[in-house]
Amino acid sequence: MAAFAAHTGAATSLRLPSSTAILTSGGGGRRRRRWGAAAAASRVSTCSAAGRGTVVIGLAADSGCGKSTFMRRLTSVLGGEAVAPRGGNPDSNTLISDAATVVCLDDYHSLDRTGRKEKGVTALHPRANDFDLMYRQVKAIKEGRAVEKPIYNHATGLLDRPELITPPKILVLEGLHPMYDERVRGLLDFSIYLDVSNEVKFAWKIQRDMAERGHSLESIKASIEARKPDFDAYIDPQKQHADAVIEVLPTRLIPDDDDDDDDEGKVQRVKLIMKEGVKHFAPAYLFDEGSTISWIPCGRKLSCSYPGIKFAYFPDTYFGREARNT
Ligand SMILES: Nc1ncnc2c1ncn2[C@@H]1O[C@H](COP(=O)(O)OP(=O)(O)O)[C@@H](O)[C@H]1O
Ligand SMILES: O=C(COP(=O)(O)O)[C@H](O)[C@H](O)COP(=O)(O)O
Repeated sequence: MAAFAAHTGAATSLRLPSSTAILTSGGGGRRRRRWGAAAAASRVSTCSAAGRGTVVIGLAADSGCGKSTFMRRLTSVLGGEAVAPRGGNPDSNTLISDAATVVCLDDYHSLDRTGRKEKGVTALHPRANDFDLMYRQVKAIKEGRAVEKPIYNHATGLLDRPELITPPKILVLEGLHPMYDERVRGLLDFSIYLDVSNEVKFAWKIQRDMAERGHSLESIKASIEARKPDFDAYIDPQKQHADAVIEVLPTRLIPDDDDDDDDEGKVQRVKLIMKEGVKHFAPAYLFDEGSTISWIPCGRKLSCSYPGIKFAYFPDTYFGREARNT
């Protein structure tokens, strides 16, 4: 899993204009499909599906946190360009590469946009999602059987005709709830949670939803507010189940009372937290496995009064389990 550390830059604090790439260098819409695969491929250390059936990876996060962007990068690292199913629905959310198929769990919405509006529930609420079907289909794929998976069309807000998904070497489930349902969670071989600060995720979501999904600024802001309670209740708690968590949260290096420089509000703490003892996935480390390492550059070389960047790697606990922080 060294690939994950490489993509986060392993920095624990960095200046972050809202448009800056942080988790991967390939921000962009669901349909952008070219990334620096060659550079990243050499960093992959583990993840072989050979002869083992389908390996299932779950990636959970709120809308706008960069799930699809991150997963597109990951599939290119795993090998081959990721493309939409050939000859299929142009609004399909699925991406297929040589080794992996990425399924977007929005396809398991049981209520379309109008249905959610009528029932007064958000897409984050379990009532708006069909976990029985999700479980049955992921299980079938793991057992080597193809499935007819529904498609949630983000352009129209409707549920389109299903598409065929055949068992790949690696199945990636990216979405709001890969770890919510205990049965689906039990099918995951590895799980990742993207824990991104409100400031960053809302900036990313607003520009994406206006440019690609045709939503107005007002409707996005209203939806962000409406979703907050369901995010706290159903999405955020999934991080306790994740094998790896990538945090992009406000820095702790700058005192709360300092607001002289607007820019400093954009300094973020980027952490890769990996649980110990996960089968087949060895945690990444900085320089020297097991050692606690930190590095702060010389103050005279910095243009502000705070550490411009601080790197650290140390053992820690996360929701009561041993973990390593980078
Ligand atoms: N690592 C990143 N760096 C810069 N921008 C990003 C990054 N990840 C995502 N974005 C921006 O955020 C938007 C939403 O990302 P996306 O991957 O579609 O999120 P999600 O799938 O979680 O809803 C993208 O359109 C892109 O503009
Ligand atoms: O929360 C999400 C997840 O999508 P993503 O994580 O890709 O943003 C979307 O709001 C719903 O799927 C509804 O979609 P829409 O709002 O387009 O009807």
